[in-house]
Amino acid sequence: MLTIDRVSKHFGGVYANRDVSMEVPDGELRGVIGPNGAGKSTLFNLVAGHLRPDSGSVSLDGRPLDRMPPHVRARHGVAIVFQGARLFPGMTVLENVMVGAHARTHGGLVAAVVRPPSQRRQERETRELAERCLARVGLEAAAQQPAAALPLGQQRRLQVARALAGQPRVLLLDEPASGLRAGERTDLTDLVRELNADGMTILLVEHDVGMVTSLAHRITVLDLGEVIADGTPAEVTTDPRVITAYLGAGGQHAAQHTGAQHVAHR
Ligand SMILES: Nc1ncnc2c1ncn2[C@@H]1O[C@H](COP(=O)(O)OP(=O)(O)OP(=O)(O)O)[C@@H](O)[C@H]1O
Repeated sequence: MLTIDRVSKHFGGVYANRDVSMEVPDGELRGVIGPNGAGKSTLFNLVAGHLRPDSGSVSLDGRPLDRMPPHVRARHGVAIVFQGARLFPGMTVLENVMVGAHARTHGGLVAAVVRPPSQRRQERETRELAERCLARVGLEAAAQQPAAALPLGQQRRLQVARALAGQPRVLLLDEPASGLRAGERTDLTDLVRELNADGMTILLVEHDVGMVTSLAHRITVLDLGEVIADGTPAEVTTDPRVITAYLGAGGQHAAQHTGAQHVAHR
């Protein structure tokens, strides 16, 4: 169980998160939606440890994560795929995933690249793990290609494979479908559904509300840093506060951008 307990974070005078609480049981796929600037990325960064909250606490199975830096949280099973995450373009697809595996087993990049002879066995295990992760996202045939050569949809799958190489229990996906074409989006949606069906707990931030409602067991809705709704997709997409929050976020144009039309017309 991932527990987020009354977490607050402000930047200057702006509360990016204010008393945000959430309980995500093992195996759940939780959607997190909200208009632009609602605080979704901030929340993910607080959970993954890239930001420290002003107050409140994040714990996994009752163990507080608050004092742990991101790489220690990763070892405890929390992985994040950042919005707009970058790959190492000069490395192959497989090497990119091996970096993800080393992030868990070693100091990270240096060990992954230098490969001291004493670590040969571990190197082989890491390679095998990376190959399994690539196969899991359907990229095994591309293992030796330069990462930069992949189309965007496959780059996103590679980012997921890199996160899987850390063998997480909880996977945070921040707008994984942004910029993808319809077919790529469908493939990614299927992948996220399969990972969850295999038992992975997933938190998904996505502007494509249709994608979130089709995948999530429950959805938490943020607006101006606060939780304004929490429930099943059917509950939150018919919640008047949610519809108002989307339509109020800069009018019709913003509503279209955020997918609020989808919310409003359900
Ligand atoms: N590092 C920062 N410094 C200052 N303000 C920030 C910082 N990060 C976020 N904010 C502010 O905090 C609020 C929440 O931002 P956040 O990026 O978490 O929202 P979001 O819901 O992820 O938005 P989007 O959907 O546009 O990605 C916004 O008002 C934003 O401008």
